[in-house]
Amino acid sequence: MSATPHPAPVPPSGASTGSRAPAPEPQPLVVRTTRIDPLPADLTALVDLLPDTRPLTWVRRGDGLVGWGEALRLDSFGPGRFADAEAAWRATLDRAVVRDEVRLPGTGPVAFGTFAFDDGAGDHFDGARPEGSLIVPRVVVGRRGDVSWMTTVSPADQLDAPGSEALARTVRETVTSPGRVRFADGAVAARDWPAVVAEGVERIQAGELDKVVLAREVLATTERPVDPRWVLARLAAGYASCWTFSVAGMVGATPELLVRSEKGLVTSRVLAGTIRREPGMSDDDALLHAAQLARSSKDLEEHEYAVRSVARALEPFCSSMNVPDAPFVLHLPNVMHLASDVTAVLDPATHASSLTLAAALHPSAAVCGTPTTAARDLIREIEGIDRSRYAGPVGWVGADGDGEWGIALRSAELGEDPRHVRLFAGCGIVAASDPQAELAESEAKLVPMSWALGGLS
Ligand SMILES: C=C(O[C@@H]1C=C(C(=O)O)C=C[C@H]1O)C(=O)O
Repeated sequence: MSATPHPAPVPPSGASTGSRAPAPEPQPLVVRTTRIDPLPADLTALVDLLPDTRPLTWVRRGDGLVGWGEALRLDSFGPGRFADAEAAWRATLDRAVVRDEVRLPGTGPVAFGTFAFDDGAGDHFDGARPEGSLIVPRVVVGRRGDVSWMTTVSPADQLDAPGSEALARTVRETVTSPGRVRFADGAVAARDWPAVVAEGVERIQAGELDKVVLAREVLATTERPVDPRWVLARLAAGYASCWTFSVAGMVGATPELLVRSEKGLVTSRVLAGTIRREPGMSDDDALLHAAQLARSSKDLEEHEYAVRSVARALEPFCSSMNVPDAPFVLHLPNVMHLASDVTAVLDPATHASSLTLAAALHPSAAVCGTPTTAARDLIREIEGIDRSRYAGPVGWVGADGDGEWGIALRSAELGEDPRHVRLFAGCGIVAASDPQAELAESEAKLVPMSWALGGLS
């Protein structure tokens, strides 16, 4: 399955970055943001606005951003994918003409982005598929509490001025359900996956590394083409405390925030250590399970590696940092996680954007392992699937560099054939991991996406 870019509708909009294709000079973008009538405090109010089947989305608890159309797309390749994307974004902004009447995070020029897990140096690199994409939509609608806004972007200001009337005039294609869904094994069958995990455990016990995160894929085939808006509405309503995202065919609802950078304050929500939540489990039982998770030395060890990797990566960019002494338990409908919110003050002298921070943080021990290089090598050697953009950064960046980047977990990649979807789930493996228990954990992590497709009731 590939992440082939869709052609942008307005020339010359398809700028490519990276060494293999020098970026053509982009046309100046004309960007206007205006307040609109407040959107209702409804979990799906934003995603319900999306007019077509190529939605851009970053939504949590009814707040966030949705976008459509493609004013500009910046694809990047290989190990330089973050730096090249950032340089192209800055060059675009240098030439942009901006009128922002709202001035909140997410107003003015915004690019949605999705980046591959691997830097392309391994065997999976196919040389054609971009490992990074930043997309500047033609229209963005945002909501932050009582304030809602609309931004229009055009190389030549051919669009209507933004505003509630312009939004009301947007023609929306009907959202259709994917119909019946069939699930099948991916490159590694479910019954063979415990052996992969067992190999990981063995290598850890042999002292090669401390932790590795191993993932598997499941292939879904649907009766009708998947309309990502169908999936997004279900995820936004069913997993309200997660960040529901959609960028260039990568969709999901992640509970893990790689980094938010807003007005000098940096936040990262680190997750590692998981326990399944059985369907129908009572609140009392859930609390018992939570207490068990909070005491599990295996999960605490896994968590500690992840928190340390985040703190270490943020340190060079921050003047102060708060790392909680102990994690809290994050309750989700399908699983509970050990979670830590790391907060820090950005050192202004570094001029680091949210994308720079995401690049520095990726891959954290929560999705790769410890030490990073040994874990990444082992993933390449034994995992047997192409992660593509699963477990990579997904989110948005604004004109001042502030933005939010999640880790693309509880996610799926929509195929070029819109009836084919790849679902992903992975588990942190340490010396004490039990392969069959990890298989059950991976099944629980697949629930949000299979449910959103309609494959589970
Ligand atoms: C790798 C995934 O999740 C990660 C692994 C976790 C774990 O092993 O406990 C928990 C949260 C995430 O950091 C995934 O959902 O695919």
